[in-house]
Amino acid sequence: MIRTRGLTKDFVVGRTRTVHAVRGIDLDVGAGELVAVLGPNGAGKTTTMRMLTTLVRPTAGTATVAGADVLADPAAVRRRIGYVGQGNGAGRSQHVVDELVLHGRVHGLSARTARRRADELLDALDLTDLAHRKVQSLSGGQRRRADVALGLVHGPRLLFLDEPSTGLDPQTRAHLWEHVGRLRAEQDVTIVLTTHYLDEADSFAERVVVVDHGRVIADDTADALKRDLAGDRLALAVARTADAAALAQVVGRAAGAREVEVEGPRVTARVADAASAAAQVVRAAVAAGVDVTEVRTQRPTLDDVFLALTGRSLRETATTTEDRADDSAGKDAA
Ligand SMILES: Nc1ncnc2c1ncn2[C@@H]1O[C@H](COP(=O)(O)OP(=O)(O)OP(=O)(O)O)[C@@H](O)[C@H]1O
Repeated sequence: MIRTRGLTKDFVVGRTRTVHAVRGIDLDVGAGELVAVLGPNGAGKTTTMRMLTTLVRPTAGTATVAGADVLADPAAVRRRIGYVGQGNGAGRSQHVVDELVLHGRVHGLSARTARRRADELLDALDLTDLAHRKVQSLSGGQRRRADVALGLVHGPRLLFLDEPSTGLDPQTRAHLWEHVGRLRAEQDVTIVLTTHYLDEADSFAERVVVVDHGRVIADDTADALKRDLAGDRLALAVARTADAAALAQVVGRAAGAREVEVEGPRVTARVADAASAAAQVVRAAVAAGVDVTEVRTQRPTLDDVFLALTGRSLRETATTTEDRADDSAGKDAA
């Protein structure tokens, strides 16, 4: 469905400043996949999506989307994809169903087909009861679902969603994801979306592509990323603080042990599999006469993955777009 090689975008700002928004992305997405592109503000997620949807012309590299080249045949790409951008969507004073039919007609569907397609999507996205409401009267979550319906009205096999759940409360986000998942199963749509929300990429996407500073720094299932890059966390405490160093030695022998740290009576570490390491460590500690009073295991999050990859926490990465532009300008000027 998507194949990019060395996809690059530089924005020239003013006379001398260049922002290297996307720095050579290679991406392959197969039919039927649900891929979340994750990264901090200014990482290049939206610019990548805008190149793939032909809204922005790449500076270098190649991209084939839904069987057409974004540079050689952008019109074919546009016909074959759906795109729901940040904060775009339906005309506010239109009724939901009318807006859907209108979009279908704009895409060349007959009146009858556009109406049938609108009804199908209203049903799939749980909007049938709202079909005759004005778009402006919908709640944020309902609006986002209407936006998704608009992106799908011409029957594309590939849908791009740029931050579909930003600004929605957790329950509404979960609801939207449920619908996206169902749509995918029922309508056989490949979905590529961007998100800031680590937890939702973790729970719902089958594949997570982590982007930072315009590059792909990881690309795998959330589970594989967590297992390979972050590891489980194991935390133990001993009855006598003097035993903590001995316990740390035992922990250090567990499979995949790293970042073994001692703080007072507490010992923490990353290990390959916390559950089996915990049992093994406790057995070895008992054999060594060390009294372990507390054992806790914790699965890593995608934030741990980002931290392992970059040394920064995605949650705390507050790089603004302006900062990024200034950074880049500084480098170019030098
Ligand atoms: N039209 C533009 N002109 C100049 N710089 C731009 C333009 N569009 C994006 N940029 C810059 O390119 C970089 C990447 O921006 P982009 O919007 O792709 O990031 P993002 O990962 O989608 O961020 P966010 O999560 O905040 O939406 C940023 O430094 C941004 O300031």
